[in-house]
Amino acid sequence: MSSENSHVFRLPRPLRLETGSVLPHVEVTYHTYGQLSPTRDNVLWVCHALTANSDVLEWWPGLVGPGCHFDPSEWFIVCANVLGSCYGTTGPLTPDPSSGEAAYQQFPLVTIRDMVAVHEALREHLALARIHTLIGGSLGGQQAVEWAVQRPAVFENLVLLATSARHSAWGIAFNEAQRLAILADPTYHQGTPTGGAAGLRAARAVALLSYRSHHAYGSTQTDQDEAKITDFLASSYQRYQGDKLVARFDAYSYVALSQAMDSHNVGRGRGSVQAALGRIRARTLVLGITSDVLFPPQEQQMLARYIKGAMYAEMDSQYGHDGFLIETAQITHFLERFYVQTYVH
Ligand SMILES: CC(=O)SCCNC(=O)CCNC(=O)[C@H](O)C(C)(C)COP(=O)(O)OP(=O)(O)OC[C@H]1O[C@@H](n2cnc3c(N)ncnc32)[C@H](O)[C@@H]1OP(=O)(O)O
Ligand SMILES: N[C@@H](CCO)C(=O)O
Repeated sequence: MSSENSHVFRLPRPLRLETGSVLPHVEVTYHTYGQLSPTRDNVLWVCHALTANSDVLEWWPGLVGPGCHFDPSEWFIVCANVLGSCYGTTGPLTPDPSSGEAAYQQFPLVTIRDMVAVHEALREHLALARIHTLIGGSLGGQQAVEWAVQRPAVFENLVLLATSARHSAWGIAFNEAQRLAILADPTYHQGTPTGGAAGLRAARAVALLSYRSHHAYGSTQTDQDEAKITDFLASSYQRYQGDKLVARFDAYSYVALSQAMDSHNVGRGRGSVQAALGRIRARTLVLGITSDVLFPPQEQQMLARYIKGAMYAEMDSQYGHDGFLIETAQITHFLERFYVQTYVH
């Protein structure tokens, strides 16, 4: 992560979570890029997905950065690491200032609404009365849609990619399978910084099945040597992806964030999903991905149906769900169409 654009914000008061539990001290690590215009109307707020961080120039190249659609020479870009994660914002591995101990598996249940409460505190701290564009994919889209429901007057434009109004039974089942892998690792229960690493490795391998597609595996991981009866490319790919995540993430944050994802339901306490989405006032672009089996196009179409005046488009991709991180040329194309429709007509 680049430290040059990195900042830390301490919430001025304890954070009461949706469950009623209280986190007495919350710190948020966030990145900003570019300058706020004199009229303060050039703010892009990015909500990141499951294992990303606040350095959006690092993980969304091609969309955010010099020469990209969201160029810091034009936009004031904000991205905050989410509550429960392990990239500088308070999470399961953060030592409690009074005891010096981390909570590990005892970290309280955090919901998408709690993540949004932290974003909202940061927005107030930065005195950003209006956000020009709020964008997020996957877990990031869940935060974005929840925030747009909560604060309709704040957001001028909303861009949702490969996400949902309520986490699906299928998505929860995938997450539960991953948590079972982590909980089956005895080291997870010991509560150490590297606890649950073997479980996390298996969990990432399971998750990859929902992030890619049959076609993507077929085109990149099919062995050419037809005599092979073991040691397949697809197997080593799964192991490699597990190792890669273990090198940069921890099992406790992974469990916390996957539980937050499961909690996502904009309709909770608001009558219905439809009624909640009906509150959104932002001009909205919803982008689905043809091969996304985790957040399939039907879920994107449902968002667009119930958000007033929303534009819907589908990206043709072989990358599956992770296409929202990879298909930046298509995202740029649809963003250009969206902004032209929004501001010219
Ligand atoms: C730019 C960054 O990576 S920021 C890091 C922080 N990550 C995030 O913020 C989360 C968002 N990012 C992601 O989820 C991912 O980075 C994605 C979806 C954008 C791209 O995923 P990737 O793993 O890079 O792509 P892909 O699935 O094609 O796998 C390629 C990797 O697998 C390796 N690989 C491919 N086939 C095999 C195989 N059969 N056996 C072993 N390794 C293999 C490649 O060598 C490559 O390794 P590398 O990542 O060390 O270069
Ligand atoms: N590949 C994404 C998760 C899919 O939303 C990540 O690791 O953050």
